Amino acid sequence: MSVLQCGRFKLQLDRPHVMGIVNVTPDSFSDGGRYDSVARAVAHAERLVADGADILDIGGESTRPGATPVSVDEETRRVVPVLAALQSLNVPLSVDTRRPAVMRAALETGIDLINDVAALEEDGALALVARSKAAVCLMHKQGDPQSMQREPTYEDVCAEVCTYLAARRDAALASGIAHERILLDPGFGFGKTLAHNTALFQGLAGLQVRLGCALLIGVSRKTMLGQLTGRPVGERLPASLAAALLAAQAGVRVIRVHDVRETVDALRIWAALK
Ligand SMILES: Nc1nc2ncc(COP(=O)(O)OP(=O)(O)O)nc2c(=O)[nH]1
Repeated sequence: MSVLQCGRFKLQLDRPHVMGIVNVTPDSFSDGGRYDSVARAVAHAERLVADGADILDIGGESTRPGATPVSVDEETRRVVPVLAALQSLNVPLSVDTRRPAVMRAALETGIDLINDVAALEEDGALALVARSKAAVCLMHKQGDPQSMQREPTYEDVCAEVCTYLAARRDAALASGIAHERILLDPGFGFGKTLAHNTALFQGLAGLQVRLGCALLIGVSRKTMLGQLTGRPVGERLPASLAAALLAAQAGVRVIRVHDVRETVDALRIWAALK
């Protein structure tokens, strides 16, 4: 795949794109509470764009392990004003939600991508997105945030994640979502042990070939990086950059990060010297 038809935008996927995270939540695992007002979220988003973000991903519900679900009304209240305020930035806007009602409200503001950690499994989600022009990211998870890290178990994590993502890709295609609007994501940390995450990461290139769709990944500041380095969540920038470069090397075309400026610089070096 060389193009992502992303709402108002057509992204040429001939290079890795940086998706900047804007968590409008009080409890996100690494930046909860920092951007939990419209003004602070908008200011942060504007800075991420100035730092080189290709896409902005606005989320109103933490999906970290153990997170408490947020009501649809509260999640909508958090993200819609921010999305509306960001329309003028002229950069692809994504909403990170699994709720069709939140998707609908976000689409009405004119967003360009639905980032759904539940891969449009909720009733009505597929048809809703199919009627839009937005791109979609379909992510794999095993279980739900409240319990997914209790005992994640697979026979063959790469094969099972690939099979699931292929099925969700086919469901999206069957609902009328064109191939050029689909991103797939193995869901690092969503019902996976370190061994599962490692196997999935090492299998990224093969996953992309087997699925025939561009991949999006999110490992920024995540627990797997802490397990490998012993660093607390606030000290995982070097590990996050290393993982972003390895993902780029594997052909991943959208990398979801908190630290946009540093990731953009690292990818510039990678592009120039690889
Ligand atoms: N497609 C996709 N979306 C995601 N959304 C949230 C998180 C969790 O990270 P973050 O948003 O930083 O934390 P929280 O869920 O606590 O807000 N990870 C992913 C991911 O890996 N892939």
